[in-house]
Amino acid sequence: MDIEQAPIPGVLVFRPQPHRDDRGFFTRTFDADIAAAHGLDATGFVQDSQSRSSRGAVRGLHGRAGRGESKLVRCAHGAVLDVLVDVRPGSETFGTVLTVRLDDVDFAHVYVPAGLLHGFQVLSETADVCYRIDRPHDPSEDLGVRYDDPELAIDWPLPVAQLSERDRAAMSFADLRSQLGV
Ligand SMILES: Cc1cn([C@H]2C[C@H](O)[C@@H](COP(=O)(O)OP(=O)(O)O[C@H]3O[C@@H](C)C(=O)[C@@H](O)[C@H]3O)O2)c(=O)[nH]c1=O
Repeated sequence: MDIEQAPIPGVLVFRPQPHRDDRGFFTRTFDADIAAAHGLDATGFVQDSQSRSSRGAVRGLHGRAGRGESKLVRCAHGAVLDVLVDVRPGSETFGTVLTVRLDDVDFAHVYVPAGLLHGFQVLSETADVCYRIDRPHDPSEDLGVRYDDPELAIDWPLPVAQLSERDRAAMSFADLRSQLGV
């Protein structure tokens, strides 16, 4: 498994080597020793979740108030453009947007440290996105920023087909910045 440090400090991209044969493939989706070698505490992940969405759907941009949460994200079926935004006050890359393609061919997965916004758009007919988080979900700590915020200007590759009520009602990046005092 190759590991890349992404341009946002703390973000890691894991690139496994899937084994393919006549039956299909085998790929490792997590390795505690490799995670530990890169400073990640594998025992810290307490919930595994999976969502399915259709082509063009956007989920995000989601963050978490309080201590935040870190997550390990992968696309088990289909393909998505995964999007991260650094909103850690004081970070040298504050406001930086990072995109990573996650799909069921290369099986790259991305470690998203606490303090970032996360979202994705589905590029295939449907896509299953799986993620592990290091704190139990608590909806009272949900926070969201509009996927089409003009300041972030994220270049979503497809017309946005579906959006949850929560995501439609999300705040602007300017509002988040003023909440953070940045
Ligand atoms: C995220 C989550 C949702 N839910 C419930 C709440 C709601 O009824 C339903 C759907 O929730 P949402 O609309 O918030 O789901 P979704 O838009 O898929 O939210 C996810 O988006 C991606 C981008 C992330 O980064 C995740 O951390 C998470 O925020 O599932 C849980 O029970 N546990 C969870 O961990």
